[in-house]
Amino acid sequence: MASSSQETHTNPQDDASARAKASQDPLANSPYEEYDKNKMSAVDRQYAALDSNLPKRIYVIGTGSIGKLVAHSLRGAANPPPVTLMLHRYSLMEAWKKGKKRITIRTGKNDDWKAGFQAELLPQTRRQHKVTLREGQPNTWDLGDNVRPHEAAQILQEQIELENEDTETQKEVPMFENESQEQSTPQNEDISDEPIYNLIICTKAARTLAALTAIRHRLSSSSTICFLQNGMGTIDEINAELFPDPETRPTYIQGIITHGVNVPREMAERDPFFAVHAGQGTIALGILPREETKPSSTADEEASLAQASTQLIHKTDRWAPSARYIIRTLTRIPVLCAVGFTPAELLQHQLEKLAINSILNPLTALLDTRNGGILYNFALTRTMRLLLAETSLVIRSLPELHGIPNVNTRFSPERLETLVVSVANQTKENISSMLADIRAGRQTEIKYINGYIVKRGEELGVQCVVNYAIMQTVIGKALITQREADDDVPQEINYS
Ligand SMILES: CC(C)(CO)[C@@H](O)C(=O)[O-]
Repeated sequence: MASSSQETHTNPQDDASARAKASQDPLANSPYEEYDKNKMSAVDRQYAALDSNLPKRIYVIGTGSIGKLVAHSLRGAANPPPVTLMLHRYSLMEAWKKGKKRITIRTGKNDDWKAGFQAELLPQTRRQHKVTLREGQPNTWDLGDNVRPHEAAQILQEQIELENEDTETQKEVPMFENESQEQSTPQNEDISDEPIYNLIICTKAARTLAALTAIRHRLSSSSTICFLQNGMGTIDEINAELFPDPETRPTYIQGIITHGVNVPREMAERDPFFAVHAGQGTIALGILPREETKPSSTADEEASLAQASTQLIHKTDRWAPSARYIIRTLTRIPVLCAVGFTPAELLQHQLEKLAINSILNPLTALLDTRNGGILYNFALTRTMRLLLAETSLVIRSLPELHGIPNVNTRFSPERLETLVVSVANQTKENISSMLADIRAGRQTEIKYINGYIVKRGEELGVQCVVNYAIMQTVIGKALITQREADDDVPQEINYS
């Protein structure tokens, strides 16, 4: 169980507590710095022994199908690492506590359960007009009718900053006169404030910023976040909102997962910690290089440029120990079939997956059909080709792919179409993740799929009107489903 903490009022945007924690950072004197001093090569560093003081606990956010498979696999490894599940809802925490505290994965006819997890509740935060509000804090509507929401958000932000300046008094001074001073909820004992070094994120792209905002104060430059999710653009968003300083942000690992995992509807209600591993896939992993240090525009610019380029060479092959630990742990678990790639190769895999998802996901979601439903239908092939013409042009124009051989052929519209058709064929019986989201009334990942293509197109002067139109239609469809669900009349009423 998570350690009890009364310090849940810390502003997630505030680096102070992270800095304080960093001073007790177990990695501060790690051999990592020694490797640098000894000028070890990238390959030597990659295979060097890991520091035995390295914190081993791996936190997993997201207990959807992929999160369950990954957490279960981690505990199934030989000499398994300690694993903490970070649950995003009280009801899930309740279900965990009342249940057997284990994750079950069905493969074929075999049900295999793993136990030994810790569970924590993610602090419940919500963002309004870029201000992060914790559970119990008033929101922008509580300030009354005469204050416009963005002004209310500004007032709340100032109040939060004032409160954080004096953490001693923050528990005694209520923000509003009529507000209860008791901010804690019965579940506070489930929330921890321990630093997090190894984090795997398996939530939907659209939920990632909110989830990380809630634990921002527990992450530092010694942490590694491994993203296992569809879509692109989440990391840019997180950097802009949570880690604007490249020097102090965590290391990122990007993963592309092709395992087929689902949760049958009847089981979802009976056991939220059950999933079916229906299709054996792989995980492609790559550590994102840390950003270049900008030379200061002071006196000796040439010297600082030379220094910056040495730092860059040094940094791009410099892996945080926690990143090496996560990669090593995931790649030693046979069932996950995880493999490490160079950043350039991983980026190309990501873009291929993005192109496939940009067709299969919106079309299946809008037409309410299984993946195979879009095949052998020339009207849909025409739509697919219009979308792929834009997507191919955007990808082939991306500056980050410049100089990489074969990009024009690899991302030609014809090759992308072949990829889409072959994945639709291989997964013809599957319900795409976007269709599942729409049917369940959940937010979709469309902004991180077709929306990412539109955004990168805008930067490059390529207008992606077809991708834009399809994105807006999916957003509209999600709204219709959500409204229908809100109006829904319950069919079964239990009067007992
Ligand atoms: C490839 C894909 C569309 C197959 O269902 C999958 O990535 C999904 O469902 O998002």
